[in-house]
Amino acid sequence: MAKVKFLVGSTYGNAEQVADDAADQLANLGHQTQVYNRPTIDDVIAKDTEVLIICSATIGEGEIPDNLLPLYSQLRDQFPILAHVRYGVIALGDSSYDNFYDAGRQMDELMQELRAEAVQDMLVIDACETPDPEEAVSEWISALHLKI
Ligand SMILES: Cc1cc2nc3c(=O)[nH]c(=O)nc-3n(C[C@H](O)[C@H](O)[C@H](O)COP(=O)(O)O)c2cc1C
Repeated sequence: MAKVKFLVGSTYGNAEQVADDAADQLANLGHQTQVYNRPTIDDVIAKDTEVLIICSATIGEGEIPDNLLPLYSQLRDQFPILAHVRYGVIALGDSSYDNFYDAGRQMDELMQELRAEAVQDMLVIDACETPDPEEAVSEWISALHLKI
């Protein structure tokens, strides 16, 4: 069983809801979960960090939401090597925008640069096609559970 930290990027609450539901699911499967709605670099570099799940919407023109942006900037500036950390990304977006799921993509790229290891492929939720993401998220979390 793993310790799983959810790092949320949300403006209108969708990504926050997805993270809360996913954390509940993993907790019911026996994992230790915590959801950070304003994550900081200290939450990430803490010694107890095993698995990080970044759950972020995209806002503006391909931007990271305000509550996650400080963490992104801190990680870019301080560049801690996270080779001992495993991670996953749940990216919420809308394919009618030019910069479809750019925030998820940027966070995924950054985690790779910091040498964290992806547990599995990013889950992309397109609000145009999947207005109710519960099923897709639940399947993704079930698969992740078997790998952590
Ligand atoms: C003003 C605004 C700008 C958005 N810009 C983008 C974008 O550039 N790319 C994208 O993929 N989705 C974009 N979206 C879609 C959101 O990512 C999507 O609605 C998401 O579910 C919102 O999640 P939240 O409730 O956690 O903020 C935008 C939505 C709004 C309202």
